[in-house]
Amino acid sequence: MTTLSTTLAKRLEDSRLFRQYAYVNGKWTHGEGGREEAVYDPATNDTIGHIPLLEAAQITAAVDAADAAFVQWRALRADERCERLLAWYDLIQANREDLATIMTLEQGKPLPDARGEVEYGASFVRWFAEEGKRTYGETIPSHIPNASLGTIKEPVGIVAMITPWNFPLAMITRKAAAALAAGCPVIVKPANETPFSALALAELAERAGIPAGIFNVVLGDPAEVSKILCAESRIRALSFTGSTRVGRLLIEQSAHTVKRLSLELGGNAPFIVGPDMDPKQAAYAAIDAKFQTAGQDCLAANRILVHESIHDEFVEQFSQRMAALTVGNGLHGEIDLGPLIHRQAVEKAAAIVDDAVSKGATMIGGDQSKAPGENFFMPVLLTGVTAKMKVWREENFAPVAGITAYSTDDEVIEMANDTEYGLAAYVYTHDIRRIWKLMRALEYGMVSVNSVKMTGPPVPFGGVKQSGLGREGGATGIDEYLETKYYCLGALGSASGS
Ligand SMILES: NC(=O)c1ccc[n+]([C@@H]2O[C@H](COP(=O)([O-])OP(=O)(O)OC[C@H]3O[C@@H](n4cnc5c(N)ncnc54)[C@H](O)[C@@H]3O)[C@@H](O)[C@H]2O)c1
Ligand SMILES: N[C@@H](CC=O)C(=O)O
Repeated sequence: MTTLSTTLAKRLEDSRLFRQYAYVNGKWTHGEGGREEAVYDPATNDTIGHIPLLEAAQITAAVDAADAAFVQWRALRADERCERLLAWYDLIQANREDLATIMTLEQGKPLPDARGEVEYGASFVRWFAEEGKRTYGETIPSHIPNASLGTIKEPVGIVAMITPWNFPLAMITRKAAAALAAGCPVIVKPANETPFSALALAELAERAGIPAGIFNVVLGDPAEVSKILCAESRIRALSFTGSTRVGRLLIEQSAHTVKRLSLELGGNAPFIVGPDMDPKQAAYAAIDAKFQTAGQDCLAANRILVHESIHDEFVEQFSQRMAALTVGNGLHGEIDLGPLIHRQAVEKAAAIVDDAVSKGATMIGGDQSKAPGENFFMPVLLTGVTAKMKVWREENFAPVAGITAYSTDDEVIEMANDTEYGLAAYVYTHDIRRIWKLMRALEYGMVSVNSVKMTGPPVPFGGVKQSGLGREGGATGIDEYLETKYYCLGALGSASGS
């Protein structure tokens, strides 16, 4: 294995965006115990660089720094915080190309998708910079004589953020921009697979004038760091994006300090196609909804449920289109699918396909002898999937799509809801009665009708059931980081009481 650090730094217009340290209290920090971990390019398995694994005392030092910095950050006027966030937004946009290169190298997604994620991530910073100016309280008609009642919104306090590797930049900004705008300091623990995007964001936050101690990036053994963050009573809120398995652990670990929790967890999206749809149009949409980020997307359309009258034609169109997808290194040329994050993800995908085939599914595509490297997985369509198969029950997080036919709306609603997850569902039909019926009956936090794209800063993103708690983005996304303080101003003499 070769070390790419020097090559990567040379590839960037601004090599200072590539940092191999943690960022605590405005300083680039080594691990005091000398422990470190390599970070790999999933397309080649080359080492991109190394990160320090911080010791427990260093994590606590990050909390001390955030605690000290909180006083001044919360005291700024909202428009002053807005100015800094807009400066951060401008810097992210100005450095889009470098940020995308770093992301493709550590995550593997095709460069155009990485550029798209940088824009997407930046859009949350601009949105929340403005929303911070609108954290209104309310006036309450008083039931107490001579009193005035109302509420004000205050920052919740220090927020810990634990984020995944599939969207290494946007999953940070969607949380951090909201918390910063609300007046909270943040401590981010990114996934160890993709730390460099987070560290580049820290460099840009510093340049934007976000003070020391307000935006920290800690690195370490994930279980070790998370335990410390959860046990710390000065950390008042924990915002996590990742698997339902780890989300459950964090709920347990945060119980002792009774933290405010925002959890964006796994998904297992159904993609429902009505009998009135053009099979080709619907199949192409399903391809987009399934294979972005090589299927490693919480919104990936895993279970495609097609009306029996158009099922065969849909499968034909889907298969042809899938066969034309290009798989390769995201840095090179026009690529549709990059690698999976590591070898274990490839093994998990293969096991899910084997399980389905052994239980009667038919496999289309998926000739793994054509995979351009050991972390790549050629896309697979499984037809005739049933609820007994892993491809139905588990979030596969790979380019593996399962299809089955249904005959009635009631049947497809039952199929779609037959999962512990409830993040997003897609519905393709032009029949307004069917749209309404499905939209109301689907047990999902988000339902997208005739559109693959559903996310962005103005919308409340989040799931029901075991897909999570709370919403990110939108007008309510900032509430995750605000407390409502009720006040009663009594004995006001002549106050009317109303
Ligand atoms: N709902 C959403 O908005 C959304 C968005 C992106 C990803 N996701 C979900 O994220 C998952 C994929 O990401 P992932 O593999 O990085 O998830 P993951 O749960 O394995 O890891 C997420 C984060 O938790 C940390 N972590 C891992 N093990 C831990 C432990 N034992 N204790 C504490 N922290 C630990 C990781 O280092 C990482 O920072 C999928 O389930 C996907 O659906 C959800
Ligand atoms: N695609 C999602 C991230 C899920 O993995 C988003 O847009 O937020």
